[in-house]
Amino acid sequence: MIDDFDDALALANGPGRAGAAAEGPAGEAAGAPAPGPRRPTGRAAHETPGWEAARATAYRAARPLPPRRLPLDLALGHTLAAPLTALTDLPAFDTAAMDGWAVAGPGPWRLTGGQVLAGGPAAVPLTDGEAVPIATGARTPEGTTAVLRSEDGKVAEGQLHGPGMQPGANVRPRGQECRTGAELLPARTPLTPAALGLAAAAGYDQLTVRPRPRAEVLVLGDELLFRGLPQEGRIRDALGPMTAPWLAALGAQPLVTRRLGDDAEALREAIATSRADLIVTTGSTARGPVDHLRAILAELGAELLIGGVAVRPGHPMLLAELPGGVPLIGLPGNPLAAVSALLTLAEPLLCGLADRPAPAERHARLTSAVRGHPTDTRLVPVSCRELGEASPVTYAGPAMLRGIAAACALAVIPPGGAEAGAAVAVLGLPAT
Ligand SMILES: Nc1nc2c(c(=O)[nH]1)N[C@H]1C(S)=C(S)[C@@H](COP(=O)(O)OP(=O)(O)OC[C@H]3O[C@@H](n4cnc5c(N)ncnc54)[C@H](O)[C@@H]3O)O[C@H]1N2
Ligand code: MOO
Repeated sequence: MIDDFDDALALANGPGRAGAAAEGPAGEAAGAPAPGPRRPTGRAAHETPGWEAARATAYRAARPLPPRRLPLDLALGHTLAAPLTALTDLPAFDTAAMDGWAVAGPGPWRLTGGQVLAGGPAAVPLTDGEAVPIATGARTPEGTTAVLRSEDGKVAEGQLHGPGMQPGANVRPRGQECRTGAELLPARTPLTPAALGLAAAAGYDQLTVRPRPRAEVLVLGDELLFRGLPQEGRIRDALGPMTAPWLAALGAQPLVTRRLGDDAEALREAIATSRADLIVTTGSTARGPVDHLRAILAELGAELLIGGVAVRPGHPMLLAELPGGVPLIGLPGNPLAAVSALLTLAEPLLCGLADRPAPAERHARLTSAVRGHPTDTRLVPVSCRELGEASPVTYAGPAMLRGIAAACALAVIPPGGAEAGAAVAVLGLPAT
């Protein structure tokens, strides 16, 4: 069942082995000539899209979810459906940028008495030669020419002394950041904490957003245990705990993770009755005796948009559209293959559903050569000890998570491989 080529390569690339891949992999695969022909997949080669084409198809396949209004405190992680335009000038009034004194004209200045506080009532106007204590953020009184910082001034006998200042020093003029109606963020921007703060500052109580796509995860496989140690041929479910958080990091709102075993009827029912915007299954993508997924999708009238991708690991991954238009992504059961499918299909699809731009490409330089698959793209877990550098990690076989759990990215290795020093695309992994 296991792909010998992927497993051999996974053990060949690792720290301290710079150049080894160029010389040929160690151990079992050492000296192996170029790997043999691809394992038959039951479909003609031209039906399996390349990695980039699959990502583009997944992005295009998504129909953006309808916009809705949300209060600001519920809008985190959703996507702006319309440009964020300022509802006010910012600052909305001339403001002291420092604690000190608002002064009018050149010094020394006569203190008028009282003080001006942020949020307080409008202060009495100043005339030349006058000053009043002022707090950062307070409206400057009419006639103010500058604000003298508290550490730069001295008061003696009711007079304030300090250095000469440029007009406008330490004053934030009204509209410095924006005028009413200015576009602060374009539509399709993800609502980060900073974006929410900006929206509040600019006067918003609600925002029109494309909602985070709601995702349901269906974990398949009778061999899975959900607690304790592997035993009697059964293993722990590694994909249940990983998939929903990963989808969340990619912009989804996970609804539920359901464990369905290899029960075909339960799978059919779960898919047919799901209320999610995206269904993600784990396992059952291949053609094993209890791999029911493809047959059930066909029975339900789903359109298979991607039946497999020329990528290692993860080539049996799939993308289908259910009759109601809801997409379903099938992650292969081998755990690193599932990660490959999350980044190959789920990332662009989620961008499409939220109407975000397609994921931006980042690049890094390989610290060592990486062998390629003859015809398929490889996704290789890499650590990033230096900014912009990518070093393949060990324990990166399709069934392993040890390498990816210590990695910072997946490097995209084109068919045929990449030399040490080559710039390759990298896909970031969630930090938490
Ligand atoms: N004749 C062929 N056999 C296989 C091929 C192939 O092309 N021809 N492809 C192999 C590749 S590559 C992969 S990847 C797997 C994909 O298998 P499935 O998606 O059908 O998944 P399963 O058969 O259910 O499981 C495969 C493997 O993964 C383990 N697994 C499954 N779910 C989990 C989980 N939640 N947590 C941890 N591990 C899981 C499962 O026990 C198997 O070891 O097919 C190959 N076979
Ligand atoms: O090797 Mo499979 O490619 O684990 O998806």
